Amino acid sequence: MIDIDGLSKSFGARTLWSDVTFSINRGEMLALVGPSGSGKSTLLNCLGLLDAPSAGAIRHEGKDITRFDQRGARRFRRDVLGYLFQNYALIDNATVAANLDVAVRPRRSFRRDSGLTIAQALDRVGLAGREKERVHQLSGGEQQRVALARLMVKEPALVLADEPTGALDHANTTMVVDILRRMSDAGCAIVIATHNDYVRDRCDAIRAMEEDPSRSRSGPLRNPHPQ
Ligand SMILES: Nc1ncnc2c1ncn2[C@@H]1O[C@H](COP(=O)(O)OP(=O)(O)OP(=O)(O)O)[C@@H](O)[C@H]1O
Repeated sequence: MIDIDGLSKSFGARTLWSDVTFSINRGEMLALVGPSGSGKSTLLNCLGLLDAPSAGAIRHEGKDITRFDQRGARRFRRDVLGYLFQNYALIDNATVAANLDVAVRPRRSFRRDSGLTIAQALDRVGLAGREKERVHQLSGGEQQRVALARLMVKEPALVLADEPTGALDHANTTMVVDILRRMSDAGCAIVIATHNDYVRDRCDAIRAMEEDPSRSRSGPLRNPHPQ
């Protein structure tokens, strides 16, 4: 699905990470772990073409996505990617339904059958019938579930999740991970930057980012006990 090859990121004289090499496969949930400041978000941003690496390549279907022009990058975000963030990234003033309406189904969805409707997606996240409510009136856990429902409607082939459970209690964390797990079992590739041990342990593979690049591991560790 995605091959990261010899990727480095520097800010001036400071090297954040270097020679990062690993792959993310379809149907795999990969945890990016490491201390605060080790560059997990920066790596996710490079995968999402929101930031550029200093060296190396990120290949998708054989093409180095870091070399895409603006149009190619826009198409990649539209057709392949889905995002999930700690702050939900919803339109606060709009209704639940309006937030899901903006999820245009990409051409390269991980499923072949027709995707879920908005009502079906809301039902799957335990928010059936809540279409008309405004997002700012929902709790944090409910807002993250709206963001998940949006992903379920879009069905992207690759989901980049940056601390998606950072602001949630355990019950909501479990729900978010259960849903991501189901998307991954259906063929979606998922990368989750997380400090949460429970989330990490539900992933198939773990990639440890370390502040000193000379100690950085060159491939993901397999998770011996995915739950
Ligand atoms: N544009 C930039 N210019 C300079 N330094 C930057 C820039 N973007 C990020 N950094 C630095 O890179 C480091 C890594 O940040 P990043 O947010 O990727 O870490 P993280 O592992 O995700 O941290 P956390 O777990 O706290 O979210 C930080 O020290 C940050 O200040």
